[in-house]
This record gives sequence, C-alpha cells and structure tokens, in this order.
Amino acid sequence: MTEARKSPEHPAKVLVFGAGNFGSCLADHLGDSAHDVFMWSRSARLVEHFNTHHRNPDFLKDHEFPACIKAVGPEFPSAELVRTMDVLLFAIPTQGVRETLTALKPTLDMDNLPLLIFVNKGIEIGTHALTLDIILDTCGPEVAKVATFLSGPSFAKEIVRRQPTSVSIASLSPEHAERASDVFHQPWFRCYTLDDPIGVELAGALKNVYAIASGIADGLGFENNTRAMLITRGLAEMTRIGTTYGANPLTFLSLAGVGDLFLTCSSSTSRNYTVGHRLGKGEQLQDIIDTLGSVAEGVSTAKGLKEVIDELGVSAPIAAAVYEVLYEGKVVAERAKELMSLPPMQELELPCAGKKAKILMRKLGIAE
Ligand SMILES: NC(=O)c1ccc[n+]([C@@H]2O[C@H](COP(=O)([O-])OP(=O)(O)OC[C@H]3O[C@@H](n4cnc5c(N)ncnc54)[C@H](O)[C@@H]3O)[C@@H](O)[C@H]2O)c1
Ligand SMILES: O=P(O)(O)OC[C@H](O)CO
Repeated sequence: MTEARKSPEHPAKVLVFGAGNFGSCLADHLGDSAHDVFMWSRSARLVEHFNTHHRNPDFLKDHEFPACIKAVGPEFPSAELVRTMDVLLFAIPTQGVRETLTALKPTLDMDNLPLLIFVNKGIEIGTHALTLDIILDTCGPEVAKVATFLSGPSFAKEIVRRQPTSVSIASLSPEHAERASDVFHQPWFRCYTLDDPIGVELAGALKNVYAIASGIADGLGFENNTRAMLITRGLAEMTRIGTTYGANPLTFLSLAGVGDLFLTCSSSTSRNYTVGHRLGKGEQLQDIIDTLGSVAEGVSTAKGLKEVIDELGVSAPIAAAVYEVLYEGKVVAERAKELMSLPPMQELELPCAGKKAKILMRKLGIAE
C-alpha cells in the first residue's frame, strides 16, 4: 500500500489475549498504527523469544513485529496491568473464552471499563453459547452490553502483508462499535460498523462449517459449480439459522457474512477449508487436527450447530452432513451424493421475506 498510516488522535493502550496467528497479526497491526500494545501468551518460551527477537516462534514465523509490542506472560495479566488498559482484545479460540473471562473478571474496574473487542469465531461446545452469552455469564450484563465483535474476511498472513482488508465491527452499543472501529481503522484496514452482534457472531462461526464442506467438495475432485452451490446454499442456511436467533438477515450479506464465507470456502489458506480438503482426500479427522498446528473452529462449531439446528428444527442439510462426516464416521463421497439427492425445494424461504410475501398474497387472494 502506498498510503501512509494514520496516527490515532488518541493512541490506546491495548492488551491482546492470545499470541496465535490472529492475536499476533492484530498486535502487529495496532503496534504499526502507533498504539501501545501488550500481548499475553501462556507460553514463557514465546514471551521470551518475542521480546528478544520481535518474532513469534510458533505463528507467522517469517514476520518481524514492531519492537514497540511487548509480550507478557505466562502468568495471567495482573489487575494492575489490566486497569491501565484502554482496550482488551481477545484473540483466543472460542473454547478458551469462558476460562479467560472468568480469570479476567476480578481484575476489571467495573466503573471504568476498557473497550472489550472479541475476534473469535465459534460456538462453545456443550452449551452452544455464543461469545455474547459467555460474556453475560462470566462478566454480567454491564460488560455484554458494550462488548464489541470484529469479524470478516481477514487471513492473518495477509493482514501482516498489509493487503487491503475490510471487516465488520458490531456491538449492542453503537458508540462502542465506533470506538473499536477508530482503534483499528487504517488506509489498509477498513472497518464498517453494525448493530447486530448476534448476526455477526453467528456468521463468523457458521462460515467455518461451510468452509469444511467446500474443502471436502474440492478434495473429492468437484469443481467450480459445486463450490458456488455450497457457498450460496450455505449462505441460505446461515441466514435461516440467524433469523431464528433474531439476527438481521441483511447481516449475512456483510463482510462478516458472505464476505468471510466466500473467502474461507475458496482458499487453501483457510484452516477450515484445509480440514475439509484433507477429509475429502481420505485422511482421518484426528490425524488432520493433530498436524494442523492451529485451530480450525469449524470442527467444534459443527457439533454445537448440529444440536442447535435439531433443537430449533431449522433446515440446514449441509451443516448436518458436515457433522455426520466429522462425528458419525459417514463416508464423505456417500454423504455428498445423498445431499444432491434431496427433493427439490423452494430456493428462498427466509422468515422475514415470507412475512411480506404472505401479506401480498393475502391481498391478491392467493393465501388466507
Ligand atoms: N488466523 C486467522 O486468520 C483468523 C482470522 C480471523 C479470526 N480468527 C479467529 O481468531 C481466533 C484465534 O485464532 P488464531 O488463528 O489466532 O488461532 P491459533 O491456533 O493460531 O492461536 C490460538 C492461540 O490461543 C492460545 N490459546 C488457546 N486456548 C487458550 C486459552 N484457553 N487461554 C489462553 N490462550 C489460549 C493458543 O495457545 C494460541 O496461542 C479463532 O476463533 C479464529 O477463528 C482467526
Ligand atoms: O483459517 P480459518 O478457516 O480459521 O479462517 C480464518 C479467518 O476466519 C478468515 O477470515
């Protein structure tokens, strides 16, 4: 990018939880944006290496980070450190969010809360909780009402190369979404705000399941038509599931929705796509997880999602097929054939679209 970075009017003190691919890539982005950045890791080896060499020994290994970023850990950040922060950024897998927030809660000054930004994309195993629910359970409604969620098509390794990137940022509090956008926004990193955190969270979590499906199809040797079908029908399933949660169906057309779905379903950079591709080629799930070296949230999300769609009675045949391949030992090629053998159905059956159409059909005397 030729455009110079914009220095923030008010540089923020930011503590990033998680020093994996995304935590360290966002620390890099914020450090380069003239914020004062700390990054917590549970690994003493990583902390020592990062502070000495300005490189992450485990993730984005080729990248040199700005010397201003300080790694902290392995002990959990102290109340003294947390209370000096303007922003807490959570870049840990969804299954670790409850544990992290439970440890964090006693360190928070509830009268002077920092801005809390979450970037994980998944559903909690066992509870089906979204991160907003986990925040509510662990930190209470005062924190949940102002928490913000950053999501969208954003591979870590492309962000550190300053590839033009855009994301959605959502919160129940529009003011806090704006504040988070101000922290991140740069000429190479555009932020768009939304007031639908549930839709944004669901979109980010669910696209990972469809990325596995898309990878499976490619691994089986299917081509472009098949991928376009999976992306489009995946979007229909995501939107149907989202509207049952009260999410705005338009959120699924955002960067966090179709933007990230398209990215993750069509690139071998995606870990979720890679899991699917290797399954399609005949590898065993456990072997893939053991050698991936990084989290693929779709694997755990597929489990929670299956329970959700069964409970709500929502039609989501692709998500159900991914679950059966991952957890019930269904043969991928056979399950793909079964999906294609489903009877024909109406293409769009969103509850909201249905409501409007029914009024018109009543006026036309076609329906009661
Ligand atoms: N990598 C990307 O391009 C990308 C982009 C957007 C969003 N995300 C999302 O960000 C989240 C993190 O992904 P990532 O790519 O950094 O994963 P990663 O596997 O590269 O790193 C995860 C990091 O979190 C740490 N961790 C795991 N459990 C923890 C716990 N209980 N407490 C504290 N730390 C814990 C791990 O040690 C590791 O350092 C995921 O939800 C992912 O979907 C990733
Ligand atoms: O590597 P994946 O599949 O976790 O995808 C990473 C991000 O979610 C892309 O936006």
